[in-house]
Amino acid sequence: MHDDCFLEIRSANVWRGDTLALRDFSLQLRHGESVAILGPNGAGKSTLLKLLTGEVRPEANHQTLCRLFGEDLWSLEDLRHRIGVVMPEDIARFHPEEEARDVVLSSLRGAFGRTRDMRFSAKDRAAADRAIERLGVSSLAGRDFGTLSSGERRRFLIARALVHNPPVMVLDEPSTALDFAASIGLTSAMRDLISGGHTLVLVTHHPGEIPPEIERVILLEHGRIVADGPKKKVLGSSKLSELFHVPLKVSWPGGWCDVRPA
Ligand SMILES: Nc1ncnc2c1ncn2[C@@H]1O[C@H](COP(=O)(O)OP(=O)(O)OP(=O)(O)O)[C@@H](O)[C@H]1O
Repeated sequence: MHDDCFLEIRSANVWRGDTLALRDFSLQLRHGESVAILGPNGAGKSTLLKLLTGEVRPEANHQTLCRLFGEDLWSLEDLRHRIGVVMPEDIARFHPEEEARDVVLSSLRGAFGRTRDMRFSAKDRAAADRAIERLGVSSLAGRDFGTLSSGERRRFLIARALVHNPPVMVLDEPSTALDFAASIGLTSAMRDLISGGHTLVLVTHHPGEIPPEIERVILLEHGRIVADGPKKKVLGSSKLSELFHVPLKVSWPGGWCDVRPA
């Protein structure tokens, strides 16, 4: 076992319905080493994240190992405090009339929304308000969730994941539906998280939004890792052109990845 890993997978097959979404899959993710994961639609990125959050399990097999935070078995409650997750489908899990602040507060009870019997201490409220403030949406906290724009809702979901102050944050395509200003805000929030000591696992279709602080990039295709290493090596023009079947040219202005048609 590797003490510095929060995820250790060896020889895992993961099925989603009839699809073998991850094949003979092995990966280690270490504390303090943020990563970006890219790959075409259907490559298995979200499945990998669901493995990381305990939502899916690999096929039982004597060669297979799947450990989170050094444990083969874990409780979802325990994982919630260790991994903050923002998945695109979470937006639909809240009632449109849920107060935006309660979207964040209910995370402290592991719930998608507040029920009448949920009580929160001043400490809970302060934690929620801090997370909301970090995402710059304090002035919207009293609004109904359903009246917010998609970008604003996304920020509340990120605040929700942050409220436990977990060491690891998992973001699945976080910039979807964000306008230019909101995605700049998101990038700076990601950079703050990394510099504040969080480990980020970022799934994205946009190499341009990988913060310079992320060094390691993993490419997936058909449920397998096809490249894993330093970003400038992995995100090379020929490798990306091959993966996405279009001629692409990659450059690195100021440490950011810029991808254009070749
Ligand atoms: N609930 C499900 N039932 C059946 N098949 C599924 C299910 N979820 C995912 N799959 C299949 O598993 C494969 C991997 O899906 P996954 O969502 O992990 O891909 P992805 O890389 O995240 O894709 P995208 O970039 O489109 O979000 C795909 O072929 C998908 O159709």
